[in-house]
Amino acid sequence: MIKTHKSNDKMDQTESTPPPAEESFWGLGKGDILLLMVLLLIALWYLRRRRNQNEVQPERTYSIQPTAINTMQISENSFIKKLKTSGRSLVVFYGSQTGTAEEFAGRLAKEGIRYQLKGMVADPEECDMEELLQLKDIPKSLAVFCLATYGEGDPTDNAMEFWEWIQGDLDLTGLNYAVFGLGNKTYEHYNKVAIFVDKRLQELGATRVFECGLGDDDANIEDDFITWKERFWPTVCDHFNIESTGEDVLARQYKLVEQTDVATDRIYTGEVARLLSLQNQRPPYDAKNPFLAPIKVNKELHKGGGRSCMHIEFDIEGSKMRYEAGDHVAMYPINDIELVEKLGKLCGADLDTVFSLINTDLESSKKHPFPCPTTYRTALTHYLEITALPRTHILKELVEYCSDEKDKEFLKLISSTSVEGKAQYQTWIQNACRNIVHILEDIKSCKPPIDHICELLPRLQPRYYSISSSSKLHPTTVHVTAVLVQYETTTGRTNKGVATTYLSNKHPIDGSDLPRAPIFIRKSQFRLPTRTETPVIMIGPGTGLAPFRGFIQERDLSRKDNQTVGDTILYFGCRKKAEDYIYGEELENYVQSGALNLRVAFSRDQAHKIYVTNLLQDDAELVWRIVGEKNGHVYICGILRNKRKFDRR
Ligand SMILES: Cc1cc2nc3c(=O)[nH]c(=O)nc-3n(C[C@H](O)[C@H](O)[C@H](O)COP(=O)(O)O)c2cc1C
Repeated sequence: MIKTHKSNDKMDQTESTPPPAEESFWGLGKGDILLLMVLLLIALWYLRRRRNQNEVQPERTYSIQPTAINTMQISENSFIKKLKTSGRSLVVFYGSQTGTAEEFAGRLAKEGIRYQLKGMVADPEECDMEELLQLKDIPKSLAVFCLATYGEGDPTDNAMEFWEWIQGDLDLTGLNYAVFGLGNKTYEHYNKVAIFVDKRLQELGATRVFECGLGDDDANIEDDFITWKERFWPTVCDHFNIESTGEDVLARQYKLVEQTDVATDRIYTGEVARLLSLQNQRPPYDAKNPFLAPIKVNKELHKGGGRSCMHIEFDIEGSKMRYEAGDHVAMYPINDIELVEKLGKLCGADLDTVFSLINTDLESSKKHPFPCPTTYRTALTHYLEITALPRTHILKELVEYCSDEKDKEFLKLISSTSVEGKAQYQTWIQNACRNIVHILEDIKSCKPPIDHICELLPRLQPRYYSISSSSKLHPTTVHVTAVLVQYETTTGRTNKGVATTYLSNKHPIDGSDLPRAPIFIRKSQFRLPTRTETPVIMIGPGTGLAPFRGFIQERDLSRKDNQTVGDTILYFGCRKKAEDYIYGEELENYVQSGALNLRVAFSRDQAHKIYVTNLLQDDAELVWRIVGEKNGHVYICGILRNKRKFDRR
């Protein structure tokens, strides 16, 4: 910003050198003055027009509710003020990257009312967290933190500042708090953020009202959460000497407004945030403003075996997006059109109706669950996870839409925290992989209105892929290697992965415009050693090879550039050489040129199955030499035993 400002200053000085003001004014003829006045009027008209244009950006959607709008447009980061003005005492902060912690926070805040603790959800990034020091001034106040852990035990982006702040020397005496962590046991730093925050808040003098809950996304995080919640509320009641009203909280969070008079160019058609951002593309590109990248290549890598693995090349020329080997590319997919149509039918909806869902909580910073106004078709296609397995709170909300008592009872059971209910949820939803469409197909008397479904379903998240190219070799393209996700469920249905199905339908066709997909780059910590001499061992079975393809390309370039490059060893595994040996030729060329030491296990090409882990055992001496003696780096990416995912060094 400073740079731009400076260059403008410079331009002003060099390009206009007017004579002293008085002289120039009195030296003008009438014609000149007239011309100046016309120019002035044009400038005023232009400025006014620009101001009006700015005003009709997304906020225009609020014009349906003028009184509410004025309050909502005030940008407030004082959560204390919001709590006080709305008579609330419970604030639930979330640290979330892909929405689960945010969803859990929303559920807790909503349930508070049942215990006479009116709650609100807050994003720590949008709040002045220093105000936590003042929370104790509100009677019976409680701060709950739902925090996910990422990477090497790091907080999410939106919790980073809060994370740094609580490391400082603070006095939080009088603050009542509880923490629920979201993590995954297959990671080394399981739930590190929640565990640390819980401990640190206590060290700073705050009062822990209830023990820290830990959710494991590798098992059943919904179960962990509801089990924790079940004990959390009674303890909170004891602590504050309050009682539960005993009723379930099923109040709607959003008000439906169907709109017939919205100009077409004011209706969101899949933009992530800014209206028309996909038509009028403007860098910088990021999660809120993805780049609509042309797909130059989409080719099949498997030669047989019935599965499909795609090699995709996104063209990023002119986007100003940069990446390094090891980074991720995120893509916003759209849902299967057929599934959208089915859901519309099951809810008896006209999918082309234009509508807005408007938050009834005027203090909330989230005005709509997704960009509004839009059509139900767009919402179900672009904005909502219709293939996710619904959590228990959604099932609970469906009860009231069943006309058959048996269906009501069944939904009540599987959304309950009873042992039988949890077991049924596990079998009927999780093991059978039933999404909202399957549930409505199988519980025939359940006919929820489409707008309530739109309120309940989580927001469709971008899908992340390891970039499988090096920007040094391919500066204007980003490569992705993705296996098409498709499987049969126990109910005989075929479930399809949202993003890979979307990509599988995007093939460049000669003579036509290239297909496009909205993408952005996410930086990662998965990096080659800074010194090329350092040897590396990469373990990447299947598509776990993806980031290593970029690494190998990069080290090969360094070699060609006459730099000293340490051993580059790849352990790769797949089923059969003739079927799913992805990038086989490429890898063997690197071996030929001396750039790569390739160790490959074709598990099904012989009677005894062989995996990369067997190769590693056989190579124990080599591995020790690289790691123990040469201080080499070991990288693992992909799925090893027990479907456990590793993506870290
Ligand atoms: C790339 C990635 C890295 C992760 N790193 C960790 C980790 O270090 N420790 C951990 O306990 N969980 C880790 N997780 C699991 C997430 O914390 C967990 O899935 C959580 O439910 C996500 O919450 P969110 O949807 O609110 O972002 C990781 C997940 C991903 C996708």
